[in-house]
Amino acid sequence: MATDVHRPVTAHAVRVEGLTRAFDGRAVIDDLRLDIAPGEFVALLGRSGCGKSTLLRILAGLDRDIQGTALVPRRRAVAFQAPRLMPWKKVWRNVLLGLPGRPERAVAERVLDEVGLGHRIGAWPKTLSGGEAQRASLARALVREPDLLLLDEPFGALDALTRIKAQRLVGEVWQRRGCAVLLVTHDVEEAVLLADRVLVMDGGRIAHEQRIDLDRPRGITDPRFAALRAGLLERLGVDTAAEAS
Ligand SMILES: Nc1ncnc2c1ncn2[C@@H]1O[C@H](COP(=O)(O)OP(=O)(O)OP(=O)(O)O)[C@@H](O)[C@H]1O
Repeated sequence: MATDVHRPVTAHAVRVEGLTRAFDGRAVIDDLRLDIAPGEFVALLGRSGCGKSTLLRILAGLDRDIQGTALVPRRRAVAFQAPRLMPWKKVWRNVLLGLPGRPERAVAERVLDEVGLGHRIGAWPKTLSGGEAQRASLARALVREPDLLLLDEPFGALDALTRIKAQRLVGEVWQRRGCAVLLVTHDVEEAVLLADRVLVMDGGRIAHEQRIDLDRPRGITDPRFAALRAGLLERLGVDTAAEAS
């Protein structure tokens, strides 16, 4: 029987059990189990098409055609690779979009300041740079004061420098807010840089998990960082021998 329960949990930020999602009779997610603790930062890796975004959409409540259980907090928010801003609304109105009541501009201002975008509060989305648009998208998620922040490759389209800044920002926001984060990424380095735990999805399940017990801030020059990165690359089936030679 299909169950679809989205209700607040306290001991876990996410509790998923026996989760299955099929498209046209093919199970993309297959009896998946996953727990995320409150305040935990989890990164999700896996080859293209393995079902990462599908899982994220289910946790966001955007896909309810599932079997099994997916328990998530009521306060959750999602940001995607594409910032998805409404072009006919100024930045601050985009941030407040969909919030209940009639929140004031000052509410948007606070959260835009938090992501370093306070100076663009009255701008039109089309005038923002890629990094700025991604910050606006993050602000729109944060204004919901989520207990669970779901990020689907939020830095994927950014250039290298902007990406590093955005990664740092997410790390800071997470430490300040104390919300749980599930970050879908293709970037192993990013996962080891930010997460408490890195999951590798394969065959519709969490096939491997790696705890990252490194102090923060983390540096790629730390030999333990390199070892963790190499181990995860191997799990993903990437041949690292070429890099070493
Ligand atoms: N609405 C849909 N209808 C049919 N098939 C779908 C649908 N959504 C996803 N799929 C299929 O499910 C599989 C998993 O897709 P998903 O987007 O979750 O993968 P992903 O791991 O996020 O991939 P990527 O890393 O490339 O973004 C793919 O084969 C995809 O074609």
